[in-house]
Amino acid sequence: MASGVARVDLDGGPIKPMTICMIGAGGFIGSHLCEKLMAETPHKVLALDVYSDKIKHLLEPATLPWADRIQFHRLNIKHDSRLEGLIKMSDLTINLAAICTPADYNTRPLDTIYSNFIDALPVVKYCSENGKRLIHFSTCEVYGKTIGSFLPKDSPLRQDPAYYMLSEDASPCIFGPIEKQRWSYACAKQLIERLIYAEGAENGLEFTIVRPFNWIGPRMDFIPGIDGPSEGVPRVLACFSNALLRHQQLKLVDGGQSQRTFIFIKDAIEAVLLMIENPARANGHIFNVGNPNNEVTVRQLAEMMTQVYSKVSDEAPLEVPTVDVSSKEFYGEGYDDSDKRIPDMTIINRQLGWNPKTSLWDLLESTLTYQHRTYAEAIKKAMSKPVATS
Ligand SMILES: NC(=O)c1ccc[n+]([C@@H]2O[C@H](COP(=O)([O-])OP(=O)(O)OC[C@H]3O[C@@H](n4cnc5c(N)ncnc54)[C@H](O)[C@@H]3O)[C@@H](O)[C@H]2O)c1
Ligand SMILES: O=c1ccn([C@@H]2O[C@H](COP(=O)(O)OP(=O)(O)O[C@H]3OC[C@](O)(CO)[C@H]3O)[C@@H](O)[C@H]2O)c(=O)[nH]1
Repeated sequence: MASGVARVDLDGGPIKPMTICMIGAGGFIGSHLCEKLMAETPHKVLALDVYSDKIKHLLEPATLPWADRIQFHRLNIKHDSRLEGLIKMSDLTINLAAICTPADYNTRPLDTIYSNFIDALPVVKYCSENGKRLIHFSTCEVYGKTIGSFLPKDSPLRQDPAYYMLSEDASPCIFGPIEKQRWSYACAKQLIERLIYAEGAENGLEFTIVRPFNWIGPRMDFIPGIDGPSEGVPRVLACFSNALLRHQQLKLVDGGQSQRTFIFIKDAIEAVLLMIENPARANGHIFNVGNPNNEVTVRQLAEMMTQVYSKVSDEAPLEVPTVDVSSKEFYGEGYDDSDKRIPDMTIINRQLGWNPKTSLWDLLESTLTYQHRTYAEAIKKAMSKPVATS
């Protein structure tokens, strides 16, 4: 921990050191949360995941100042009898484990549904049966499409926030038809939210549900062919980073007209820490965590990333930096999309007094500086290798 000053919660009460069982700790969000907990708090983390690459810098060497506060357990929660014991040893469980890349939702719908619903069931059950607090990671995708998307294109009502703002306690969840398997993920996440809520209502489970709105930053996903499969399709930040690093055109799915609000991972992690350390204010709540000020279309995101990457790499952008592709070509049959995602921040603001800080330009500058530093050389090497011919 950085300072010896006593830590207090939002109501001035002392924060007692706790043990946290973090499932999915080796992923993008988990790695940033572990970093924050090690650097700024006295809490212990039991870090569970099948991978540890993204938290290796926190686990080794054994001389790190927090070495006795983080323990890695390599396990798959689908089939590992150690899970209940680890939850029992902890004061709080945070479940981040999931398949959460859209390219999987329509191509691996069974794995997606199992991962986001069936595999999360024992976690909820063990927390409920053992009287342990749970922070469960859901998604903004549970909102699906906006009400406004069903209005005629030229309807003035589309400008009315009531038709697009996404509120935890008021907005409906609007998914496409079953044959649009894109919604397998959102639907599984919705059902596990409902189950957790019901455990709270009927059995007194202390829970908090987090709905992240496109958190982005360093260590998100993988760069295909470098630290992930060559044919893999990560989320948009890594897709666009990969194209920029390789001097290729950024692919805009269905014209890049969908809108997203992007938030810097470090801002979002501040919100999660407030939830962890303020149970009286966070328990029983569902929180949107996003940055409503950072809204862009995917096309605008591509243009901004092209500009920022040129600045941080000192390389001129391509004359035509983007190319349009159909969703069927890019994701395959069964893809569908959320049209617009603006989080209502009323509840998180009222309960935790939290607000995001970082502008889209600043977060892209910091993230693309990291991408360039981490991958540019490896990509150059990979691209200079002769391609095998048969
Ligand atoms: N990043 C975002 O913007 C975002 C947005 C919405 C929702 N979420 C949710 O937040 C959570 C974390 O997302 P992320 O972006 O860090 O994803 P991630 O893929 O980087 O992390 C998930 C981690 O869970 C692990 N995992 C998956 N199945 C497991 C299993 N059976 N046993 C053990 N470990 C397992 C993976 O190995 C991975 O390290 C997910 O539940 C996701 O649905 C994230
Ligand atoms: O090369 C690309 C890749 C993607 N797009 C389009 O960008 C939009 C955003 O895509 P992405 O970040 O991959 O995913 P989504 O925002 O659609 O979904 C995520 O939101 C939260 C989460 O639950 C977990 O992160 C996940 O489901 C989208 O419109 C793509 O079509 C592109 O044009 N080019």
